[in-house]
Amino acid sequence: MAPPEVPVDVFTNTGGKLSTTLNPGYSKRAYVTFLAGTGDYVKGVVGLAKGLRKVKSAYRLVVAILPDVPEEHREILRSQGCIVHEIEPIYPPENHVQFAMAYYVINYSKLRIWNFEEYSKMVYLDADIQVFENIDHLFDMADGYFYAVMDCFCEKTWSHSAQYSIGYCQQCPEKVTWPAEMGSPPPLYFNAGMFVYEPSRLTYESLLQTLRITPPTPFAEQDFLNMFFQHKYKPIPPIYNLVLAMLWRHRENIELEKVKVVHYCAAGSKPWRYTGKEVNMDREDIKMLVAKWWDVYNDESLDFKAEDPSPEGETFLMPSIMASMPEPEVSYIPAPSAA
Ligand SMILES: O=c1ccn([C@@H]2O[C@H](COP(=O)(O)OP(=O)(O)O[C@H]3O[C@H](CO)[C@H](O)[C@H](O)[C@H]3O)[C@@H](O)[C@H]2O)c(=O)[nH]1
Ligand SMILES: O[C@H]1[C@H](O)[C@@H](O)[C@H](O)[C@@H](O)[C@H]1O
Ligand SMILES: [Mn+2]
Repeated sequence: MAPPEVPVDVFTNTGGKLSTTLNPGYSKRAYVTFLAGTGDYVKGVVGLAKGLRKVKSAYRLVVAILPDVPEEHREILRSQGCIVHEIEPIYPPENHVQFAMAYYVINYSKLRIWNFEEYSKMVYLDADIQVFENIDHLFDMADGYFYAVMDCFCEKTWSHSAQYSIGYCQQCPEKVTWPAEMGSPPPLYFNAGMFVYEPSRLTYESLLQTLRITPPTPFAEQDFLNMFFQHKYKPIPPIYNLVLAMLWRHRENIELEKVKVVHYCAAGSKPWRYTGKEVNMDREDIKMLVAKWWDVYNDESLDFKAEDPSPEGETFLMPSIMASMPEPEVSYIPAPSAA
């Protein structure tokens, strides 16, 4: 007997709900974060998983973990309803590592998430991010672009850059204008702690190939992704990734009550390490945001329960056809602990 006829549009990835329902394997969505080391970033991931649950996100949280994450931490993540997905580390070519800030080198491994082809679209979130309002609508944005929030160049972490040395920031480009003798102003630059992207084997291979011939720079994969996606990048409003320094550098660009996603990236702001002693950390807005993170983290009603309604995809978990493929070789040196 001939197989039943399948409507052609079922196989068209519209990125929309309809095709997800009809054919989850062809249009699956999920959030994804990254975890390395034996340290306390696992708390960030737990907080994030609970935060996504609190805002009733329809999608799962995948955690791309490096091999050095202890089993105990993996178990905590699974018990919080996360999908734990081990990845191999990626390092820039040997002899070049010293040009990236040591702390950030490990982040090149994030590039592996382009290989998560069982998902058609993903929203990446750093473990030091919290989601305070539902952002599922980000998955509905048009395919074919890389969406992220524009960064700020005003903090000391930027002191290596030409932007910082002349006091230029893309958040207020008219305050200190880019001098003509320095050529055209740098292209828009995003913070890579949050972005919307489409996993793709082709893109993944191109990323890894390009990385082989790209000398590392201070912000590691963030600089690299900015370069790679320069022409695909579409800025989205800062409410989708509030880089905390914006609060004291560009307060006029931020409507705090509208902020949906907070990125605790400023020095001293990681909620699980917060002491309030570092510069700017005694601000009332910072204290409020840190307290809000703890409210979510400590809320036992947000712990995952097996009987919870399944977020999309849970019952349709399709193994990636790529899962058995070997990873292309890019790791040249052994992984140090990231913690
Ligand atoms: O010991 C560690 C260190 C980092 N991470 C993971 O790596 C992410 C990035 O580290 P941070 O959040 O501490 O760094 P920043 O927010 O200051 O870094 C920013 O710049 C980096 C440049 O490499 C990355 O692009 C990062 O996503 C971006 O938010 C963490 O959120 C977490 O997901 C760990 O799991 N363990
Ligand atoms: O681009 C940088 C980088 O992501 C830093 O790690 C973060 O702390 C800064 O706020 C940001 O401007
Ligand atoms: Mn971060």
